[in-house]
Amino acid sequence: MRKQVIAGNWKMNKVLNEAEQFVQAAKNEVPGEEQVESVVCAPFPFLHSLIKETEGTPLKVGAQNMHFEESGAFTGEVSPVMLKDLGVSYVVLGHSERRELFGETDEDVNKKVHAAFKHDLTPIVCVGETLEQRENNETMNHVEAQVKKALEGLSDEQVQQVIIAYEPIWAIGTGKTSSAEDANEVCSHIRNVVKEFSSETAAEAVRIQYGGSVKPANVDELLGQSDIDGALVGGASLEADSFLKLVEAGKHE
Ligand SMILES: O=C[C@H](O)COP(=O)(O)O
Repeated sequence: MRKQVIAGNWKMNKVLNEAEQFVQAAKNEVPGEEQVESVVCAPFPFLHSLIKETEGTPLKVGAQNMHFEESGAFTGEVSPVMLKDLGVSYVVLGHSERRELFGETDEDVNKKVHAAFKHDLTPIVCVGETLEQRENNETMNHVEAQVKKALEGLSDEQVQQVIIAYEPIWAIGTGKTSSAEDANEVCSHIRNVVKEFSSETAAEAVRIQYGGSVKPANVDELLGQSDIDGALVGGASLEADSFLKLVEAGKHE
C-alpha cells in the first residue's frame, strides 16, 4: 500500500513571519509520518528557518526548484548541495510554471532529478498537458513523453522513490479541477508507463500525485482513486487550516 504524500507548493507567496506562523500552527497537528507524508514547499529564503522550526515534527520542508550543478558561476541559482545542507527533504522539479515562464526543458528536469538523487533529496516531478493538448487528445502521449524524459537513466530503485505530480496546466489556479476519474485515468497511464520503462515493482511503488485546484472540498474524491497517491496543492495550501484538512484526508485513504 502506497503512503499518500500531501505537498503544499506555496509558490512566490508569504513573507518570513507568515511562513513561520503557518508551520507553528501546523507542525504538531499533522498526522504522524507513518500515516501520511506532509510537506510544505516554501520559497528559498524561508527554508532555513522553517527547517529549524519543524525539527522533530512530522511536517517536512521542501524547495520549489534547484539548479542541477553543485556550485559555480550560476548567478541567482540554488544548488542541491545547499538544499541538502539546510536539511531540505523534497524538491519540486519541472513545475509547469518553471517550464512555461523560465524555459525549463525536459533535459533540465532530467538533470535535476539525477542531482536530487545524488544529494538524497526526494524529487517531486511535475508533468501535465495544456488545454490545447487536452482538446487535441494529446494528453496521454504528452505526459508519457515527459515522464520518460524525466526518469531517463535512473535505476529501478530510484524510480521507486520518485514522486510524480500530474498537474493538468488548465486546472492550475483556475478553480477547474479534472474530474477524479479523468485524473485517475492519466495517473494510471503514468503508472503503466513506469512499468514499461522500469519494472512492475517500480510501478507499484512510485507515488503519483494529482495537482490543480485541489481543495478540502474535492480532496477526498481525488485521493479515493486507485492511482492517485497524494496531492500537490498551491492555493489551498497557503492557510494552515486548509492544509491540515488536506493532510487529514490523506491519512484516511
Ligand atoms: O503546484 C501546485 C499546482 O500548481 C496547483 O496549484 P493550485 O492548487 O493553486 O491550482
